[in-house]
Amino acid sequence: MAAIDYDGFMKKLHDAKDCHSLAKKFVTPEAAKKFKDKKTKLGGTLAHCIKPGAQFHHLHIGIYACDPEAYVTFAEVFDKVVADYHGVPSNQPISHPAPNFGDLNNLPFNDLDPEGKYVISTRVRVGRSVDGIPFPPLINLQQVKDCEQRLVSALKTFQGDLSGQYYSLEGMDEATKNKLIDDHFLFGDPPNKILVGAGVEPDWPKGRGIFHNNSKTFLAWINEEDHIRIISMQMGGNLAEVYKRLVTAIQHIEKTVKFAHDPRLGYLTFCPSNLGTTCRASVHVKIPKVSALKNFKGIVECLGLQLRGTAGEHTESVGGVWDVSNKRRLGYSEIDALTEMANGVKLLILLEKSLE
Ligand SMILES: Nc1ncnc2c1ncn2[C@@H]1O[C@H](COP(=O)(O)OP(=O)(O)OP(=O)(O)O)[C@@H](O)[C@H]1O
Repeated sequence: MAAIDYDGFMKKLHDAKDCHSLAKKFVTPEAAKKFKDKKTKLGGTLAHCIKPGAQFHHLHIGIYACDPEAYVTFAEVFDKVVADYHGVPSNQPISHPAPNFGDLNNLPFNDLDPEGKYVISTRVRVGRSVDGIPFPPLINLQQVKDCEQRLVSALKTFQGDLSGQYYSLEGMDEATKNKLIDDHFLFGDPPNKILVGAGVEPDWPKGRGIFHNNSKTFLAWINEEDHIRIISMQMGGNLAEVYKRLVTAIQHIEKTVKFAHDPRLGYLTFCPSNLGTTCRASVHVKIPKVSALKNFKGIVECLGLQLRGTAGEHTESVGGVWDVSNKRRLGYSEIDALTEMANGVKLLILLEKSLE
């Protein structure tokens, strides 16, 4: 592992006048001094965690776990970041329930748009980290490849509808790659700024890739931001079908791969925003009338939902189509997060109808 300039990265963060990140707020000069000699078992320091945030000042969080253990070793800092981001009241401890995917034969939601008029597509994803393997700031090429091999072996054991093939990003032709990205199936290449800041560039795209079934309704991203993103998606609004497929896939993979999990924080991920269920359930929904309302963003927030543009985070909405998803991931079970999202999306559609 390359040595890190601990004081240099801390100085960059502390000197950044244009930076308002949670890293800047909570990795104070005192905290930097206190943790200077502290390391995780895999050799991670607090400087590894703030590396992306020290370089890209616009980031809201700006601090990422260098490995799963960082959440414990640097708990004094991470707990403040997690509580702030996930809205845990200061008089309450951070807590997360045991995984609960609900009764798949009796889900409290079904098709969010039976008329097929509003919801273009539905997607649910979770992130998982292979226990004992570090995250982007620390992971080396051998670990990237080991991770890929273990995950792809598990993915190749799927039968029936979920069975598919793994496509390595290395050597994928540009046309195939761009089509997969444009069709919303594949992560961005080159890697995003956070990953670049964390230092993944020299090895990228080695050990990265995508697994998908024939119909591209079940996908897995390997070694992008998280070791694995497990994704279920399809056209239309049948959230129940998408969710059942996802849960079946997670439970199958978990039979052979142990994922990093913490009783207080749930599933452990590179970015603190994904802790807990790690679940983002979204629809691409066409709501031009509601989204033209002055208080649209307030309505969405009140429903516990999050908005993104049509091509993902940090993009714009096109033609009144929005990516609407659950906002909460920590402190709620999977089934509760999905139910909140389903109810919120149904209300937005009702509102759109009332304005037509
Ligand atoms: N409901 C949906 N239907 C079709 N495509 C979707 C849907 N939701 C998200 N996508 C697509 O998935 C891709 C990834 O989106 P995005 O990066 O915003 O979210 P994510 O995978 O949840 O990860 P992260 O939150 O880490 O950014 C994008 O191409 C986006 O348009």
